[in-house]
Amino acid sequence: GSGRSGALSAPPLPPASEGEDNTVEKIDVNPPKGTRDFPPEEMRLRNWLFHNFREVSRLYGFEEVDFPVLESESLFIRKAGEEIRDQLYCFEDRGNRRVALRPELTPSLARLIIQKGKSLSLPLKWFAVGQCWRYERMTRGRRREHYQWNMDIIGVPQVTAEAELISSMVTFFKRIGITASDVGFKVSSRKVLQEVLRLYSVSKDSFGKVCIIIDKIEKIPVDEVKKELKSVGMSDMAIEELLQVLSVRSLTKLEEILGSEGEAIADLKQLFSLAEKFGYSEWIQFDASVVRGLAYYTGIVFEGFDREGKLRAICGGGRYDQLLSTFGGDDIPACGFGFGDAVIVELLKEKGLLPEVGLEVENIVCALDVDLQGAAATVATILRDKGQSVDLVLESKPLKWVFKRATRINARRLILVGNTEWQKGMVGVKILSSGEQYEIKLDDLE
Ligand SMILES: OCc1cccc(Br)n1
Repeated sequence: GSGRSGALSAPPLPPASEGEDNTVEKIDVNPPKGTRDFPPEEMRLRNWLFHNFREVSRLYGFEEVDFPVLESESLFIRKAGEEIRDQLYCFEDRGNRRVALRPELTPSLARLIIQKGKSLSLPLKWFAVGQCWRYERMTRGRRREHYQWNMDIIGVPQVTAEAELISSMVTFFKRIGITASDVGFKVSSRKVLQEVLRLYSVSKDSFGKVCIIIDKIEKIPVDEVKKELKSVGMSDMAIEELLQVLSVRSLTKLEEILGSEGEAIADLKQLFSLAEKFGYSEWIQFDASVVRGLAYYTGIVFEGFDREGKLRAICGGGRYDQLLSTFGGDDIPACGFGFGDAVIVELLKEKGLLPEVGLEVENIVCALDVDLQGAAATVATILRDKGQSVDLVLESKPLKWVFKRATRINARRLILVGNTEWQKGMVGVKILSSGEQYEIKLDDLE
């Protein structure tokens, strides 16, 4: 090897103090940097969130799909200067293949559609909830993984598809108690940019790069943005005009600048009219500065934001009509969005809308002495076969312990299996909320 081994290829350090029998005084019990465990309480909140993602997808007639979290690195290699590319969680596997943990789901969706080819009847309405990764130098201490809900409509060129997708996100927000005064959607179209850049004969292949630079407009100083725009070949005049157009917040104003003939205006007018019909006009606003940070968008783009301006974008997406053809597939129109699991939880905390998702068990079943453990198992099975949840006490424990556990697991009732009752084919029942107590024949237990 070459002298000093680089940090990435250094052999793993042996555990702290390895005993003869491979024991260590204690492993590092934390999950890898930037990743999370989901112990029961956190998992209940995650399941509640994903259940709402899935319910909305069902309401809109979408079918669930998924893909490997590991993909060929080449699926995500785009040369537009995207952050998602700079932070790709990529490596060489043991077969010397360049692979990556997916940073987003859309390229995998495109890959699967091309793979399925003619066997798919369009339009497709597919959704996925998947873990996505990035490798960020921990200098910023941010997360390296999150879960994203994606909804995509494939094969519909009309703006009705984008209108449907925004409607689904509005439905999601309403389901969890978020209103139009909490959250809005900034909506624009990259065709606005296209029409401006064409005026200044900026080449098509720098279009993606220009979008990525503009997406940083609120994150880096405007002089830095101008410098980067210059470096992709834009003239000072073009840059000034572009920044001017990006500050437009009304469609009427935009029409004055671009004229009424372009596709951008037509698409946006149709979208705002459809929003009226869907009943979510109060949720959306035109904002020419929205471009989103992914290079492949080609038309309408949108992002959900918190009106207090405290948080990062909640969700976002748009039309990507060229993605499939850039992967060698047919020229199939597509649009979709991504909705992460992090910002939405921060928003719910801000709004005091986090749900109280406690553990709910119907029954706790306990044998009153050790030779009735089998009888208790029989009772548990009878209840479970009736679809009732049972926490079966698996060791002989004092009643005090059983009551404590019953309270912790929020059991509705305690089923006691005792000798005298069991001889009569009966069990004791205690309703824990009221304290009501009675005996009942096993057959009558429901
Ligand atoms: O939003 C960009 C992104 C991609 C992958 C993982 C995480 Br955390 N964040």
